[in-house]
Amino acid sequence: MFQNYFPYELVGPIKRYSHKLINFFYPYIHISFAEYDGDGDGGDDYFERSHAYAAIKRYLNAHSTNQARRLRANVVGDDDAAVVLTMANHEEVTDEFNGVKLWWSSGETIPSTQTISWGPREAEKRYFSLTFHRRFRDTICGEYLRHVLEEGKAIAVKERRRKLYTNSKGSESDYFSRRRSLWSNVAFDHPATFRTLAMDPDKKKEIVDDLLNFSESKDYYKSVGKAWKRGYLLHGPPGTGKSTMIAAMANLLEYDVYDLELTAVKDNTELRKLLIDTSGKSIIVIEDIDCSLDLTGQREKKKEQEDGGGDKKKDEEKDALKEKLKKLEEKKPSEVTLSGLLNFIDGLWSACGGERIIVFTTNYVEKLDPALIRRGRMDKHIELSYCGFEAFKVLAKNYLDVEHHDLYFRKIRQLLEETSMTPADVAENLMPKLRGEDKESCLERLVKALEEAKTKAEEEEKLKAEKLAKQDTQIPLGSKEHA
Ligand SMILES: Nc1ncnc2c1ncn2[C@@H]1O[C@H](COP(=O)(O)OP(=O)(O)OP(=O)(O)O)[C@@H](O)[C@H]1O
Repeated sequence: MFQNYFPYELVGPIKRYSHKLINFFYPYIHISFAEYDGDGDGGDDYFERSHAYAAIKRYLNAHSTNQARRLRANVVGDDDAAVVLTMANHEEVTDEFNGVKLWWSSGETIPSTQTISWGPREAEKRYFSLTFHRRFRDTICGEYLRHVLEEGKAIAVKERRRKLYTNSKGSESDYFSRRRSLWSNVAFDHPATFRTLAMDPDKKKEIVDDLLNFSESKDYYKSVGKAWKRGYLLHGPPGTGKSTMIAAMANLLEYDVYDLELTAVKDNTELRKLLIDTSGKSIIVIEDIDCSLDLTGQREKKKEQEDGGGDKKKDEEKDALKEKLKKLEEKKPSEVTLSGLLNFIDGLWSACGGERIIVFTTNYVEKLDPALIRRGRMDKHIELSYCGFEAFKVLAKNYLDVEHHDLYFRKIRQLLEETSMTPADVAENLMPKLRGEDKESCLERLVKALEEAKTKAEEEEKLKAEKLAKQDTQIPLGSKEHA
């Protein structure tokens, strides 16, 4: 009936004008971002968490702290340590971008009917809604949303709790253990930083610059066709800070740490699986590489040399080596080979995205096969050595909050030049032993320890010289050895 009286030609213009009328009275646009995107790609939508929703959540949380109706954030202990916003229905956050005002609100879809399903109840489907004036549609849908997502992502990287992964020999016999990751992990909370690391300041700066340069060189590595990886060899006596430096590296770059125990790796296939299973932004650490594998095939020979040539090494270093070799011999020999390890380091990661640092540590750099540590494989060799005066100053600041002391600093400087003590031992002496122990008595304890170390070293030198002199007199004059 209506059609009879209403000319068909008027429908189009009326529609146009009614839109304009609506836009005039309500010139705003709403966009919603649901928690689960449900893009129908065949997967279970419940697990399709929307990346946009998560990024917006973080962005809003960071930007709403000063607002009256701010969002409440709770850190929950799930795997991602995600920040969960508990935003009451229709709570609103205003934002401003290049002078444009916007409004964010959150909501939940209310179920119309009660149904039984395996997924979450409908009431749990949350979303954020963005409202802005339609005049700014291009700016908001382009520049602004890009800015929100990028900032949200950056916050997520910062908030992510880093992890320390370890591999251990596990039973591989059943179906489930074969499917499980070979890595187990705990939260990585090591407090070491380059600020608290005791070493020569110039050397420290060089290492920090090198690390930062590496982490910012994605495009460079891509342009020269190299895998985005860097190898560091840390060497030096026990207690000079190799492990501490690795923790400082991880904290500086905000990387995860994979502590790879090579003796627990069954074969090269398992090694490949372990290395592929590492995430980007990670440091893979192989400690005591000289004892991890029979990399050179000369382990036994070297051991004999060590046992025979007692005069050449300090007693404590010899004991440490013996202890490590004993531990190694107790373990089943690993079938991982040097070539397997090097192949992975050289080639495999070219195919994996993300930056990776590999760190080898050793107390005895001279034991390593030159092929393993040549430049290109290990890009930087860092020697960590006995405590110098500059390193001592860092430790004195860390442990006693002392930056200068007229009497003790001069004495300690001289003693450190005359004798060798590891930063670990210096730190141990500086640490207050009794409650309320004053700084002077801690410094005094270090002076005494250094004096004792000096006397001991002098006595050892004397004994050595006497032994040599004795050997000399026992060789008959005119013999080949004497000549
Ligand atoms: N350079 C250093 N700066 C600050 N602290 C240090 C340093 N070196 C050692 N320490 C202290 O000594 C402890 C032991 O040091 P660390 O484990 O890093 O030595 P390491 O060289 O890795 O020894 P090892 O070869 O036996 O593994 C650390 O927990 C730290 O407190």
